[in-house]
Amino acid sequence: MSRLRIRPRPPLALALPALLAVAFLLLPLIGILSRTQWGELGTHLTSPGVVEALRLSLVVSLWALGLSLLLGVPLAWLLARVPFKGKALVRSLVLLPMVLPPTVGGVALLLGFGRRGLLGPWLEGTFGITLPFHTSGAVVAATFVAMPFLVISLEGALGGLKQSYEETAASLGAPPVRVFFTVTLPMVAPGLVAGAALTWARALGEFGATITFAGNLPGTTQTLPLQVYLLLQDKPEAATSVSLLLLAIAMGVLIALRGRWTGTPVAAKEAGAAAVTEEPSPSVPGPDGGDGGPVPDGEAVRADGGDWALHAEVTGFNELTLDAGPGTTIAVVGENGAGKTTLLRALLGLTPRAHARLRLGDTDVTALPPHRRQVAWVPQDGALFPHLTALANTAYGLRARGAGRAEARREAQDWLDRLGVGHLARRKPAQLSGGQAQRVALARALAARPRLLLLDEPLAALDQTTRAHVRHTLRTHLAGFGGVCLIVTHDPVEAVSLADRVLVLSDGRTLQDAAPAEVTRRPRSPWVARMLGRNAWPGTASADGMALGPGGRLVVAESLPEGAAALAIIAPEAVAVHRERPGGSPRNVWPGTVREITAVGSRLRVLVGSAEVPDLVAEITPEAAAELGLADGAAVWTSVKATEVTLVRL
Ligand SMILES: Nc1ncnc2c1ncn2[C@@H]1O[C@H](COP(=O)(O)OP(=O)(O)OP(=O)(O)O)[C@@H](O)[C@H]1O
Repeated sequence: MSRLRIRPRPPLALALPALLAVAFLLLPLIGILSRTQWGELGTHLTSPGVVEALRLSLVVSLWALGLSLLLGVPLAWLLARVPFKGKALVRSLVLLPMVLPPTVGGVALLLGFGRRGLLGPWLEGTFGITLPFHTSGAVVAATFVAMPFLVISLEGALGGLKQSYEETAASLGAPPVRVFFTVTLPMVAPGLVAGAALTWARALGEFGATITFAGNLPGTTQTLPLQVYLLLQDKPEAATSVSLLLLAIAMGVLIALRGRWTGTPVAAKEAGAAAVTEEPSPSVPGPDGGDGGPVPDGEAVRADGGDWALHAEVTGFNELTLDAGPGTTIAVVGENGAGKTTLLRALLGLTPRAHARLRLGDTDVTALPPHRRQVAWVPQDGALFPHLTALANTAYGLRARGAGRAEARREAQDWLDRLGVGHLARRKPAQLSGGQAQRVALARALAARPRLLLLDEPLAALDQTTRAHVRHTLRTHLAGFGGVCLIVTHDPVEAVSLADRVLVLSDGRTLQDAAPAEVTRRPRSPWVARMLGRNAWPGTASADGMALGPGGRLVVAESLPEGAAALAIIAPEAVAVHRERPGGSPRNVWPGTVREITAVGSRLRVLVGSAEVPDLVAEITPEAAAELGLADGAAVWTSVKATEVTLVRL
């Protein structure tokens, strides 16, 4: 294959002015370089006046940076996170010093903080502080013009940060300030560092506002840029040398940042994580049944050493009441927009769109903020904190609830071991496969000792093979969980194989809330029929298929380790109905009686009872039903090809 790269030629009408623009920007810089007296550079830069100005510039710019961080970080957070009236106005105010002529900024500062300004007399009378002609005045001027760089940069980084990280941290028990310092800040660190560097560079180069507001006193307010201005009149060669120094610093900052001013590299990290090849962990039983590692099947997991029943009355977008005993796993299903995520967020106390009166065990947690509810949440992407190792991620909830460092780490390691990912404890999330990350996310949620566990499509991101593995692990560990677990899913197999109950939502309301088998047999809507309208037979894997729980055999093309508990999933469309015993290929053939015929959309669902196997639902066209002369009580034969049966290991 040709690897020739075709480079389009830019049109001359655009290329020419663009080149002119580059030359326009470059020429003054070349001017500085060409006029610098390199032999005198050392002498110029070490003259007492320049050294003093440099010292002052560093003091002023670092103070300005400190003040900008102190005030600008919370301001950026407010702008990025809190909805309030007049936000656009505040943002314009922040940006104003960037577009305002600095001398005008200096005049404004004089009128605000000067001796005869609004606040000046009070500052002088109360604290004895006079800003003009004082180094603190130079700091104020530099902060005024430089802080916007920090605020804009950090607001951009915060805006790009998915809120699920912070929300997950809260669900693990961390109060807002802890979340800010342990999750938000480290994750926006690149944006913060970029903003801080630009702020510092801008403060270092500040001239107009400083000279107008703070004056030009050598040793007190005369910073390097002011020195350059003065030197230009007396010693132009020295001015060139100092300009070169400032130019080098500015270039250094820009090269160090290289386009990192806005946006967080977090997204890139996540892309890296997604690119990790999915591979079954050696610690999870493979399809051949080989148990490669330390997943302790059937081990009881008591998340909080107690049993927590759930009672929830949800109002708002969701209108429903939910009651569940300790240890119940409920699959929450429904069409897109049915309100599944909103329900979970309401239970967490994270959305104003729905309100949940929530009781867990004997405790009413309705009035508690998310971090005190002991409701752990695993969002769809797992939301593992990318800057922490798997171990530190898992220890996060324990630390947030006050456990000591060593104790939290020990317990976290224990949880990771239980979920079969103990050997990955030192890895960062970007170095985990999707399946491994999901298990770490689950370990982290369980380690936080929740009384209610919310899993939002926990297996959606996984490929089919890994999905089966993680489903198996999940089921094993949910079996010992003493609270209620809600799993949002779009996958019928997941709903049927993981849950004790299926909660079907439609427009935020409960359409059906019943055992999977019941929902499967009697779907209350075409959508539920499509979603869960499958036959699910429990049994034990045998050499050529499955021995069914209530008796009977099923021949299956795929095989599981002999003796494994499994669920056979048969799509109703795959069930053929005959009046006479069929010959030919299908090896699963049973006699039965039509119990019920219901219309689902344009098709008919035929429930066939049999003495040999559990009830079977077939889906056929009305034409076929008419041809067969089907009616309640009719004697029929059903058949299913071995290749049409999916075995799900339990
Ligand atoms: N912040 C919001 N503001 C306004 N409406 C919203 C907001 N979030 C969700 N909605 C709306 O609320 C309804 C329920 O949304 P929700 O995310 O709970 O659905 P879902 O069942 O989780 O859907 P999906 O399967 O697509 O994830 C949808 O109609 C959606 O458009």
